[in-house]
Amino acid sequence: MGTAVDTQNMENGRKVTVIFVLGGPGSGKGTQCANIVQNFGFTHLSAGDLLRAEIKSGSENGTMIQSMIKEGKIVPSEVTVKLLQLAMQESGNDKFLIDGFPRNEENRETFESVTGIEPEFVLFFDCPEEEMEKRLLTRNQGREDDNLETIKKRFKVYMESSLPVVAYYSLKDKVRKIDAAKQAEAVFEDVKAIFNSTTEEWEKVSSLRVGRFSRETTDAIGWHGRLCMVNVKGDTAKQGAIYSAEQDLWGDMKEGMLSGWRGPAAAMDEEMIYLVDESKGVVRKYNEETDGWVDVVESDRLRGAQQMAARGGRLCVVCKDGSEIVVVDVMASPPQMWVVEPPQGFNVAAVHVLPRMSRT
Ligand SMILES: Nc1ncnc2c1ncn2[C@@H]1O[C@H](COP(=O)(O)OP(=O)(O)OP(=O)(O)O)[C@@H](O)[C@H]1O
Ligand SMILES: Nc1ccn([C@H]2C[C@H](O)[C@@H](COP(=O)(O)O)O2)c(=O)n1
Repeated sequence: MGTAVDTQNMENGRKVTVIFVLGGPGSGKGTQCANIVQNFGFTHLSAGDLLRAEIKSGSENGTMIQSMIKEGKIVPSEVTVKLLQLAMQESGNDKFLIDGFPRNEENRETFESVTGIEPEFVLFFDCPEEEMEKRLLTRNQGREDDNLETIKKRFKVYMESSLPVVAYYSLKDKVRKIDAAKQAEAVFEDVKAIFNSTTEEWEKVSSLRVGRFSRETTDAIGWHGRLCMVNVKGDTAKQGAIYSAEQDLWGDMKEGMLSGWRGPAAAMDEEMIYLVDESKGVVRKYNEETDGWVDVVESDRLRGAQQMAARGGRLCVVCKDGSEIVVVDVMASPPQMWVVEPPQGFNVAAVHVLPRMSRT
């Protein structure tokens, strides 16, 4: 049997992240891309800059590109896509901001079919035309297309051809819209919020010492900013370790906590660990001061408990091979218990309690 390989978003054997940056001419795409590069390590590829460089290089397409830009028209997609692809290959980076592209549906389809790359999201700078016009007329970078006649044509092409691309990605829930009429610094604050929330990555923490665990982990529970892990539940000898997120350090689990860990466990709001002693059917809670487990309630129904979740003062315990969930209200005095059965013909595979589960 072959191994499945994810070939999507691969460029030259590398997995790449692409963000399209769209918005009207003068909406501030280039200005904000420079900020993103500084702060988030992306490589900025401006389709317009690549086309202008192609004109300067004296390539055979140069004259055609120049006259199209002067007319505010969109250069044929295969030319632009080839330039973008080359720039990505030459870059050592794997994260790209592609600015001013795709400008129309043909750009989008050609890029997708040639590269096989889907954007992570589309950063869309929304700005009124009068503001964009004012900015372009005062840009002063000697661009041939920054004159009123060409600007009007570029606006028309933007409305007719580029906005449908934004609509396409909007349907795929990929558009992150920015109010680009604000001051550049305020716009970047909004841009940062988007990048901070969407580019979070898994970070490697210090590794569990080799040999600390001889068997697979069976429970891992978040408790007071720590992660408590054990590898066997019942009465057999087991191993336990505690990871402190603050110190990025692993330590041994206290003797009492480990020896009493005799069944599925869960932490209530990360504050209090409860477990069910699966052989006796007893719910217990952990007392850190005495390093011991305190009985809460006992029931035959809880014997053989397999897994549990805790929230809102209640424990949901999967029992009888998944054919019932025993709910224990540990805040009630004395604790209350009732059974929830899955629909006929179904068994419980996993249990989670949603935040909306309230006590009222
Ligand atoms: N938020 C802003 N407020 C005022 N001026 C801005 C703002 N952002 C950028 N500018 C200025 O507006 C002009 C156009 O900005 P920029 O070149 O970044 O736009 P663009 O969207 O990349 O344009 P184009 O698509 O034509 O390349 C520049 O002179 C820039 O300094
Ligand atoms: N995908 C693209 C991007 C740009 N062009 C041409 C036509 C634009 O008016 C011009 C300037 O682009 P900008 O620097 O404003 O992004 O470049 C194109 O044909 N296709």
